[in-house]
Amino acid sequence: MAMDGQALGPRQDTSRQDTSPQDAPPARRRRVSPWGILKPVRPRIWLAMAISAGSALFTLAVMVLLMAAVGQLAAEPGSLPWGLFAGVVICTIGAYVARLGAFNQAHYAAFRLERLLRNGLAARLARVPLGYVETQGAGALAKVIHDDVKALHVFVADSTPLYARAYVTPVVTLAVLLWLDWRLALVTLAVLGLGYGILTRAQRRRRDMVRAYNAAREKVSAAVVEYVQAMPVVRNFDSGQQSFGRYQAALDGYLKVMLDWYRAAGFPARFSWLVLSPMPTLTLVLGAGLILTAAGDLEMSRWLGVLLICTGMAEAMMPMMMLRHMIEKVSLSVARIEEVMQARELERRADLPVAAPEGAPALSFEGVRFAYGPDLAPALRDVSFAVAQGSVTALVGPSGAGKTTVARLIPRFWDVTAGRICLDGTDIRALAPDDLLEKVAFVFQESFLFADTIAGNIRIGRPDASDEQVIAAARAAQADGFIRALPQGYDTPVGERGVFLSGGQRQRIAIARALLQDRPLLVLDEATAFADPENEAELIAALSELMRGRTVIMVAHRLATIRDADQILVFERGRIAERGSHDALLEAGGTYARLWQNYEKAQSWSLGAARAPVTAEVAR
Ligand SMILES: Nc1ncnc2c1ncn2[C@@H]1O[C@H](COP(=O)(O)OP(=O)(O)OP(=O)(O)O)[C@@H](O)[C@H]1O
Repeated sequence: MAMDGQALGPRQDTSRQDTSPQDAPPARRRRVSPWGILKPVRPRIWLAMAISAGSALFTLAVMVLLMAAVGQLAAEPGSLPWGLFAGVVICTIGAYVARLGAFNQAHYAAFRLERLLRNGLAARLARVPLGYVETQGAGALAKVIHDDVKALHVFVADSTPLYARAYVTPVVTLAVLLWLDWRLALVTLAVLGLGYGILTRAQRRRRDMVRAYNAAREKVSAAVVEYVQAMPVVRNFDSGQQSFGRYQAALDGYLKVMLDWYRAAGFPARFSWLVLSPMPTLTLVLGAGLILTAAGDLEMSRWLGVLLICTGMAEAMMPMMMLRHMIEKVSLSVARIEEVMQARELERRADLPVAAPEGAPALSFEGVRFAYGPDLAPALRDVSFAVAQGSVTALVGPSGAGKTTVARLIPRFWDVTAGRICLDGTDIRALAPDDLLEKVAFVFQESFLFADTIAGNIRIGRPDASDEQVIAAARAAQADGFIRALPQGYDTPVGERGVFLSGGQRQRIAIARALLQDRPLLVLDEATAFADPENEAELIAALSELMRGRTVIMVAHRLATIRDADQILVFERGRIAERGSHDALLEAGGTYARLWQNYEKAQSWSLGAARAPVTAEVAR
């Protein structure tokens, strides 16, 4: 994971809040009503709804005016009802314009909401502990910012005008029907009731089904992503068998959920659609109207009026069903967005003293214990050490011993479970996050470069740096040579995440960036891990330049890079097993001496030397 101090973002309010790595995603997301999150754009949504309701009223008015016009024509065939016709035209235009207006307002609200949410999420991510971002995964967070916000956009833009129509149309239609003829209104209502009853029955297990459907769909997405992302590994190692098997199993699960759903709800749902379609209502109203007109109990024009609008109620049910489905869908997105919005921010602990004792070490770990989760074994236990100003401390030890954890606790990826970490004698939790980052520069295994120019990427460390300062930093980082050889020199774009540069080159840009930041404490975590042999010497020279005069904590696998460290801390299973200088530790003949021997052996390996025993082994 690559990091820059700036990514932690703006200054915080000061109030006590611990950060802990237990902010993992909940196993099952609660369903959240989307209305709360729409608050900032609610007035516009109300407006869109009101205009949409107006459009529904205009549409009904058209029907009523038509009915009146036909009635007048039947009563006085010689005179055309121009006024009513004009009313029909005006109301038709009104309905159209209102519909367009509602659509526009809903879209304005949707765009505004999208921007607000994306900004809000980005700002929140800039303030949460980096460990939260790491736990959630960059992909999942990007999906929230992109897909879930988009889902809300679609909901606001398309559904909110529908809402008004879905409620206003049936109520007003029923009122008009009752006014026209209560008996035919009851016939219409009976058909509607029947259709609704069947539909409700069909949707009885809907909630469980939707849940199963969403879970199955998420499994398929995860399997697809794994299958595609792991393609190089898949091709090399399992010719697709295992990962394709997982993908296939996810697809089978999805198919089963769909078939179960279809079997359980398919027929009643289709039958209810049939009942709610215009034909049954029209047939019954036609029949009943015929009987009533024949008995001289119903005016022709009223009958016509009922025929014109009776299907409107059933039609209005359709958007309601659609809306229910949309709300269910969008509520999952809202839950995910709210989860990120409510992620705890990295805060300053106001209850801890800021006053530093005289002569305190540059950095100290005091009885630090840390676990990644309440149920997980501690990754660090009782770790205490002090780092003097201007000295170099190296962290070594077997894989999983806790070295990276130590490096990441310093910028507060997580907060300690017990004990404390101090910078110049002050608990790091007492410092404002920005002040903490002012003091520490980090160079991690792989450095993140933005899709900017090389100069832009170096300047991220200090935006006001002059061109001369940028060049001086690049020169010290042994990067000036390769940068000048690029077609546009310092103005060369580095591509998305710096893809146009090699790992070692990216790392030297990151070192130039850290040089420009000029912070007193430097944390290096496997900073040479991705250097190719050609780059390694230059990278080490760049690091030496960066380390000059600074207090350094470095995690290193290549023991040669730490030989001259003032202090070497050897970690084993989360504890410091040994400490001392290179020579003293070698003499002690413990873990470090063993690691060093292994390291030297590894250095003297060559493929030629290795091939003989391997071949012999295989031949046996
Ligand atoms: N994000 C995490 N969530 C849960 N456990 C973790 C996490 N990161 C590390 N661990 C665990 O914490 C322990 C210490 O890991 P750490 O990465 O600090 O070791 P390390 O000495 O740096 O190893 P390596 O040399 O392989 O990088 C390990 O047991 C590891 O499995």
